[in-house]
Amino acid sequence: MDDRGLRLDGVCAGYPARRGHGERRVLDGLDATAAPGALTVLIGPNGAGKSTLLRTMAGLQPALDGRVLIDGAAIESVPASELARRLAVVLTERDLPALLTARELAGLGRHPHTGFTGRLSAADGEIVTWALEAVHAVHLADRPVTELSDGERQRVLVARALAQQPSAILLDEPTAFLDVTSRVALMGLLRRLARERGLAVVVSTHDLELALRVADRIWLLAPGGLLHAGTPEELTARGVIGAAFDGDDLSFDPASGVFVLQTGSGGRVRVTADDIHRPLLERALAREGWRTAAVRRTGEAAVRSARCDAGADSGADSGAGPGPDGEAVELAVRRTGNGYVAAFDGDVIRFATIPELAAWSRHAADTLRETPPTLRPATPLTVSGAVSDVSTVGGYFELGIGEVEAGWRPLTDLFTDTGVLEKRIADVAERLNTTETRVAASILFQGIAARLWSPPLGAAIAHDLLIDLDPGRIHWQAAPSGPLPLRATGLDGWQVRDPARVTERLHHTVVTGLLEPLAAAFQAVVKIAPGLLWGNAASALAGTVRTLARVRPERSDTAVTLGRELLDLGPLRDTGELAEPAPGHPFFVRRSCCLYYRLPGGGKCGDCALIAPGTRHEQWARAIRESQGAR
Ligand SMILES: Nc1ncnc2c1ncn2[C@@H]1O[C@H](COP(=O)(O)OP(=O)(O)OP(=O)(O)O)[C@@H](O)[C@H]1O
Repeated sequence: MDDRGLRLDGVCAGYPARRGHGERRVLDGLDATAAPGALTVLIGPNGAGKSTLLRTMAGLQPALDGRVLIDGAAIESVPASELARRLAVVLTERDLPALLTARELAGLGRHPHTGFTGRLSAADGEIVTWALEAVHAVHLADRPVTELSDGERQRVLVARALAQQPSAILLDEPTAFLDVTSRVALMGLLRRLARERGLAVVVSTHDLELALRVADRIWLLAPGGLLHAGTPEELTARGVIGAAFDGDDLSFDPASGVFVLQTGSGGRVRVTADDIHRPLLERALAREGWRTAAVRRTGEAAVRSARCDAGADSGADSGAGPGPDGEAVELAVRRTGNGYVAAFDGDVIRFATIPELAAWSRHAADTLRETPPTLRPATPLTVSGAVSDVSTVGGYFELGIGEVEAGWRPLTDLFTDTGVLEKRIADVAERLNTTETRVAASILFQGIAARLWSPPLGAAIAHDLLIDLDPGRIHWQAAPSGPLPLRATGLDGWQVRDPARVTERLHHTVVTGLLEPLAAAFQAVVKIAPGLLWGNAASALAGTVRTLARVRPERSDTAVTLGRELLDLGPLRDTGELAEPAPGHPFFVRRSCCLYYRLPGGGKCGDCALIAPGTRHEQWARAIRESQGAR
């Protein structure tokens, strides 16, 4: 067995009984080895016994029980002069002899090796120079140690330890008074020395995050006098780091290896951002009381699986713990190309900077404490899974998610760029072989309306998911015929918990956010009655409801109820009636004319109010028979 290094063999460290005080056993039954060539970092909360253990290991106070071994020999059996050569100790010394230079202080490390006079030989001098070089302190050699900075002095104290040419070094909080750069540099130096010189180095620190980054092994002194030894990763995975240090305000995040503020009462947040932006956002939001939600699975596998089980996945944010792709959240924050988007309680709010977002999030946290939101942001995987499932219903339901290449334009172009809209109308007129711009505009408007109703209605009915068709992030592409191709660059979504809010939100998203500006744009380029356009929008809604009732018969009641509620709001009110001649087979009877009959060979549209009731019933019966045959 390799005896080298420092070994604790059933060590009990503490303080013997004194007058009026009983024996104080701070740590008991410790078994661990600090191997040569390795940096062992001793961590533990205040009062855990780090200094007590280091002093016991250094032989400065006796173990109450058990033995400390150095290279296989019990330290109390090693003569003091020999121990001084084998073991160097750097304690927290701030009061150093005023007159010593850095070289003289480092030279003290040679004393166990010098003769009776204590004079340094030329060889000793070379070793001192080597030690100063090793800690990059040669340039400080002639400076009085009292004039050195804390970091410089610590390096010289390490040089003194090295000059001793020991096989092990013990250091008690050498980084305590150092700035971040010097702390990292000193720990890096100790690890390098351990590796290059084969030294067993044991160092205590309160800098946990640094310890977890640099240590070869951690000795964690946990409350109750236990010592957990292992690599940083082993101890993190075993959960002992969090158990020892988590407090009311701070908790250890095993994934990132850092401690996070745990104000926590605001709610849970999911942050989607690349690189450094994610931790920055999480930290800024943590200060305002938001706790980062646990993410269970990430990466391609999760995307694939979310797609596969999208149908069964709609309960992912049920709030009963982490779902397939994460814990339920009340707030979702995403970084976009030019800022940040927060999704909260069914709203999507944009911010240019983190401070603006953070300030808003404080109020959101207050709101949350008073009234829990009824709409919770769904995870991006749940949203993309539902959208891709709904896309399979048919062309009008297709919505791609991802980056857009050349040729895709924001939906807002259709609202604001009259030239673009005129061109689209002219294309439709040409394709339908009509010279009547009004007729082409009517048909185009109805087609776009159907396109805008289908994905969000499909997601709501088939997946209990509200999606936010933000016109700034939805892009369309010119296509000669068929439904307008649509693509979303990032899509927010909410799990529906309160069905009463679905209608209101869908109305807000589709009618207020999309169809109203679209109708205004149409009216700016074509002389067309608003009643006609809203009749078309209603007809498009009814067509979407009819398709969904057919492909999701088990949700047909929900689809019809939602359709009727939507038809009762804003400009859709009084556009017509959603009849249901047979359960699950809704039909729309509209009040205004869509002008379809003016197309060459057009005839009447299926919703036309002018169809005689008898004929209408025949048509319905035929349509129902056809759809049953098709199923
Ligand atoms: N001379 C002493 N006599 C009795 N008890 C002591 C003595 N010195 C320290 N202690 C006690 O031993 C326990 C461990 O103290 P120690 O200083 O070793 O802890 P530590 O982990 O180094 O703490 P810190 O992180 O605060 O420096 C504490 O409860 C402390 O009060």
